Amino acid sequence: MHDISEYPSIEADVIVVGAGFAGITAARELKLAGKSVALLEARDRLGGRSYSKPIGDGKVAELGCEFYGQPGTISHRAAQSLGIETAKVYDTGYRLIDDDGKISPWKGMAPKVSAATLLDFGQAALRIERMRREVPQDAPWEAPHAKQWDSETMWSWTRRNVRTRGGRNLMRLMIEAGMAAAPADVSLLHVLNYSNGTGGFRAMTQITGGTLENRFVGGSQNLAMKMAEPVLADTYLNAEVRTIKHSGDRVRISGPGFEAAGRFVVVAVPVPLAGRIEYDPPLPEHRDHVSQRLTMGAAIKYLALYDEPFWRAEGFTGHVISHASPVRATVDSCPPDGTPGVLTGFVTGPAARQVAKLPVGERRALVLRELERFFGPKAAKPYDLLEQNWMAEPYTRGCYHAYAPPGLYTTYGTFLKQPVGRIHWAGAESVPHEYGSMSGAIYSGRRVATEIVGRETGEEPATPLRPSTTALSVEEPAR
Ligand SMILES: Cc1cc2nc3c(=O)[nH]c(=O)nc-3n(C[C@H](O)[C@H](O)[C@H](O)COP(=O)(O)OP(=O)(O)OC[C@H]3O[C@@H](n4cnc5c(N)ncnc54)[C@H](O)[C@@H]3O)c2cc1C
Repeated sequence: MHDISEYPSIEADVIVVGAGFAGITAARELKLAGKSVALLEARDRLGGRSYSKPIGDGKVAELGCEFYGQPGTISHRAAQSLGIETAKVYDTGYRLIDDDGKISPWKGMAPKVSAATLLDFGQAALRIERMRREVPQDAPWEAPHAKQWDSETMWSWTRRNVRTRGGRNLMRLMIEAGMAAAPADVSLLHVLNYSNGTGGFRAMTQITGGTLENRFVGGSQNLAMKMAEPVLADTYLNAEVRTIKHSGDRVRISGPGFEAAGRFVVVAVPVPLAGRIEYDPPLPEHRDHVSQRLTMGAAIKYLALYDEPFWRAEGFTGHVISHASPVRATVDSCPPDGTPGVLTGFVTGPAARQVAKLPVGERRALVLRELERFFGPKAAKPYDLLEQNWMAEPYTRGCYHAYAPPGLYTTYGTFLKQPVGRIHWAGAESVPHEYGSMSGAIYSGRRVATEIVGRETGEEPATPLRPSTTALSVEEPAR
């Protein structure tokens, strides 16, 4: 890896902007396909939204992405092919639900809420499961009822289809904790498509059988770093791209103190940030509107570190869900050997926007008060409390991913990935497939490499490069 300050002028077949999972995969696949690449990263580290912090003894705590659901998902297969071990998230004992301040333990499939709430929510969740099955993952805008479902928000649908206050609260919680967005902001079609990528609507916030079931030993950033090994010599850090000139058969990219030129550029940054780069000539209006309308979610991730996971000894999984607390969910994020105790707290959606306005001391005190309310006095005294506010990160500006408001998918969906001249788009937000996840980002990197190789050879293959052309075993996902 190089610091861009020592390389004012770079030349390569393909310039890749952004070294998260998408950019790393694109650069790696292109290089393995025989292209010269330059991977330009604004930060002084690789991984983007995967960010693991050392906590001693070779262990890490995850400040960014952390979990994958079922074995066989794209990120899991990538890890397997690189020899990275995985571990189950601790899920033994009682979970907790905080219902308007009343904290109740629960086990099994259904949280402890009133029978009326459970029935109401259960019926609505079932309808969503049925609807999502009609949504094709690679082209949600082609669903039979796409226009109808993209014409309203998740909240307007909820108000019509969920009658009890408790049921509506659970629906709100699903979107706020699962997608870091307010249900009133998100298109129903987007929720259906997103839940296809997570293996189901209810899976969005579940550990066993859900998206929170597994983790990568050593952290997700380690996976990104290992994936980047073939392109480390082609990687430039502290390289914030500000302008992209694209005309004829060349692209010229520049940022503070450097220029890079090539035949193609891959923009692999979150879509709203891609819209802040200056393009010459300007992007067509449809592409510009995609970046104007996709909005980053809101989340602050807290990691409370304790000598031991005391909640386990007391019979709790460490998993809490709450529609009322600013801490919408907690999960046991201890390293595989169980020490130190690490409790992750997610402050998400509208709550994150409010909490972010508080001075840092007040934010921390608030989170500790909530952890104490869930788990008792021991929870109020971690030996460290790490905070990662992704909204404040200039090269991310929110998380977990960007969400689509009503109308975006059916008006502009196809433009999420459609190249503009020699500019190709990658990133977790550029694919509806496993949208917004590590897997989606990796998938997009492979897709974009295939596009470019196809253009160079005169073929335009419809499917990503076969795994046999690469060292990274990531097969095309099932449709
Ligand atoms: C708190 C949190 C929890 C999450 N949990 C999960 C999870 O459990 N499971 C899961 O699958 N996903 C999760 N996600 C989502 C997942 O992290 C992302 O979908 C995925 O990592 C995105 O990869 P990417 O390469 O598309 O984008 P990014 O990781 O955002 O990479 C983009 C890169 O571009 C760089 N960049 C930005 N602007 C410029 C510029 N102008 N010039 C040069 N470089 C630039 C950035 O620094 C960054 O490195 C989570 C995300 C967060 C933040």
